[in-house]
Amino acid sequence: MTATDAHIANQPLPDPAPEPAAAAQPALSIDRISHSYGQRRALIDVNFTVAPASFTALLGLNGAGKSTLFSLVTRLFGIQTGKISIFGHDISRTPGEALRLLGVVFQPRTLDLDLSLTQNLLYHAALHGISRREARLRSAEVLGRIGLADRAGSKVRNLSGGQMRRLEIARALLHRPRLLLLDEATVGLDVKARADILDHVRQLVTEQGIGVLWATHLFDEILPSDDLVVLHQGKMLAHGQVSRVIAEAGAQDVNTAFMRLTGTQTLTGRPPS
Ligand SMILES: Nc1ncnc2c1ncn2[C@@H]1O[C@H](COP(=O)(O)OP(=O)(O)OP(=O)(O)O)[C@@H](O)[C@H]1O
Repeated sequence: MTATDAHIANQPLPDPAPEPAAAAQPALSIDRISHSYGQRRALIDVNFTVAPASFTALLGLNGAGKSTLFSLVTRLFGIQTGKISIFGHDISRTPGEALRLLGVVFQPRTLDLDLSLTQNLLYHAALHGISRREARLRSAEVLGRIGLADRAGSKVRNLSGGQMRRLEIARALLHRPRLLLLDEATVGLDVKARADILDHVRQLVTEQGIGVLWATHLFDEILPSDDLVVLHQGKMLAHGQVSRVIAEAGAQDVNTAFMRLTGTQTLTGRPPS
């Protein structure tokens, strides 16, 4: 555990308790979703859930359909076929209630580099209708939690890649969502920063009960106890606890299971065992 992680772990928890009815629902329900760009089918009958307080890895190579799925959950694209719910709230019928419970970290950086850390957070808080006073309190709190309190007034441009990602995650949590989507959140980071970000997100699951959907193409980011969705060419090929998916594929590790399920070479280029 790094000093920053210890700092994070020692912070008081926020107040993210969902309504009782919502607590019994899956954090995210993807119900028979299909999506096409013209003739190109990007998602074909995809069906899975993410439980509250769970870490679900969405594993797929480039073009698998991960970003398309995220664009549907965040309502960037309209749903063509199927239904998506967040804690039981249908995102098409009751988008306000659904999106209130959702935080998102997109693959491209979306921070304003020339604003300070606090300014970036206050801007996001204003978009969510959080009062200025409350936003200042929450910004100070989250900056403390990610170990960047002393950088509050610095320009974001001066942060490292890993620090920027931590800030983006903190920003995504500012309105206290119960479900967090992260799209290839560790791309471009060094090994240490990648591990720190993963540790941080896993702590959000275990300590705050947040449901996480973590899109990745990196096998080494996945633990046997995680839930796993394998997406390939728009189709969901497996869903379940990683250890079960591995066993059902008759494999010894995620890498080999993925290769057997998809019939592809893995990104590592290692031959099948
Ligand atoms: N705006 C678009 N117009 C046409 N086709 C698209 C569009 N966006 C994605 N696609 C296609 O849809 C399929 C799924 O793409 P998507 O970006 O969702 O996959 P991905 O798993 O996120 O891949 P990556 O990791 O490379 O972003 C691909 O065949 C892609 O070429």
